[in-house]
Amino acid sequence: MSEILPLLGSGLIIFAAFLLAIAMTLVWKIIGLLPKGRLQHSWGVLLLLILFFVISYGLYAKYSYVNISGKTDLIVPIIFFLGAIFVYIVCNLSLKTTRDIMQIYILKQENITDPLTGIFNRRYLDSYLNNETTKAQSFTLPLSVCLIDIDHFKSINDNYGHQVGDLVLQNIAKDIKESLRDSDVVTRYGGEEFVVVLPGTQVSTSYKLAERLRKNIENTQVTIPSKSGQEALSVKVTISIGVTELSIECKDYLCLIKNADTALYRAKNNGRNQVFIC
Ligand SMILES: Nc1nc2c(ncn2[C@@H]2O[C@H](COP(=O)(O)OP(=O)(O)OP(=O)(O)O)[C@@H](O)[C@H]2O)c(=O)[nH]1
Repeated sequence: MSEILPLLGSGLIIFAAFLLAIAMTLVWKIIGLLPKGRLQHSWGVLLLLILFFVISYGLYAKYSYVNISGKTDLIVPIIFFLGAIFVYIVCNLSLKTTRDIMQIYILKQENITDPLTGIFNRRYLDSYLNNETTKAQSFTLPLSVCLIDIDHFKSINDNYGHQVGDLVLQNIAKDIKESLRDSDVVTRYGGEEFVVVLPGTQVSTSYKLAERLRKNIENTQVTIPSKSGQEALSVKVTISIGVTELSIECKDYLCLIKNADTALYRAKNNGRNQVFIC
């Protein structure tokens, strides 16, 4: 019996170290699932701590072997073993929870993203603009909105096909996004229309931004990559923009969109490739 006890004690600790090593692989998977940032670093610290325990368990198993002579000497190895089981269970549950949360996050993102352009969709715009109008009114902050429409988009589809039309939409969405601040929100309103929400921005500033964007688009051609044997295609595109802002007369989402639409209608009626304010 006295010969088995040291074996049993060391065996328990080695098995516990093995469980901790498995827990480390689970933590590694969690780190891989998480977005870059503080949370990922915190799990990295935990990973190092578990590594420290694995090494300590190994050393303890080696040096305690000769010191286990009675049953009571097994208490510490048993505690080490239960500790490792606890760490393993917590890491396993954390991995499952992280997977579930990431799945929900992906579904939520899909729900508010336009699949063609990768920018926010109308569903997101509805709730975002509602919240922003309430916030702007509570704190008496300016808020403006730009409604952007690609000119004669139907003829692009008709002349080059829908696939080229789709590529033009993707390029324009990218150009709009890149020309604005991170705090401005770009959404696809529908078809070839985009809505940009500019929190904390007066209509005069938004007009200048819209004018700069219009000129950029006017001066750059959308290049459609060549198919085998064909030349790359360059498509010239212009946009019309209606700009409006929150005011005492216009204090909600519906009114902002209505006014932006009126301004856009005037820009279209006036010959397109223009920015109008309403
Ligand atoms: N390729 C492509 N076309 C789309 C998409 N959504 C809407 N369209 C097309 O966009 C076109 C919009 O045409 P119109 O509303 O007549 O507007 P327009 O030709 O741009 O004319 P103006 O706005 O008056 O300058 C239609 O031909 C739609 O089929 C899309 O996701 N992909």
